[in-house]
Amino acid sequence: MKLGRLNHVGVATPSIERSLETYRTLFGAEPSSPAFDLPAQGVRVCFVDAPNSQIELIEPLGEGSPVAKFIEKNPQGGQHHVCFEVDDIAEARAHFESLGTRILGPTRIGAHGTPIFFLHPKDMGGMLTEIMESPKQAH
Ligand SMILES: CC[C@@H](C(=O)O)C(=O)SCCNC(=O)CCNC(=O)[C@H](O)C(C)(C)COP(=O)(O)OP(=O)(O)OC[C@H]1O[C@@H](n2cnc3c(N)ncnc32)[C@H](O)[C@@H]1OP(=O)(O)O
Ligand SMILES: [Co+2]
Repeated sequence: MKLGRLNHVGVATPSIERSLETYRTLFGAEPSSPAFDLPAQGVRVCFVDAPNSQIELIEPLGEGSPVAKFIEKNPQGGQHHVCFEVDDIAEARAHFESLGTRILGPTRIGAHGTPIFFLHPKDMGGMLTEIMESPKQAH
């Protein structure tokens, strides 16, 4: 399994609107498209494009959001996860399983419409890590 490009850095925020205001004021940056809800993931999402990657702003959505506890502990928000692309999600999952790396939940469809899963931060040096099938592989 080969490590692919850094697709995005996930940034948890109590308010996407307030975070966008910060990117606008400090960098003159606009979101690549309007914010949208992903109820199945328990988050509201908005992307800001950088030349080589994206910032994924995520706000808690609904009961039991996976971001809720993070925001409780970090009321201003902060860096939440990094996301690396892989060519083949099933191969990547089998690879991490064979190494005993803890995988958080099932493989599901992420914000880019391709399959994703998460590796436990305790097995990644304290960094919650999303593994995402590269959009060019999806059919
Ligand atoms: C937009 C859709 C999608 C995409 O396509 O890009 C996304 O990115 S969705 C992003 C949100 N979804 C997820 O995060 C799913 C995976 N996350 C989880 O399963 C859980 O949030 C978690 C990582 C297992 C944390 O569990 P939780 O119950 O929320 O918190 P705890 O406080 O019990 O955490 C246990 C332990 O882990 C540390 N931790 C928690 N979050 C992070 C983090 N983001 N980065 C690093 N470490 C983290 C936490 O500090 C605890 O450590 P100890 O206190 O030492 O036990
Ligand atoms: Co993400």
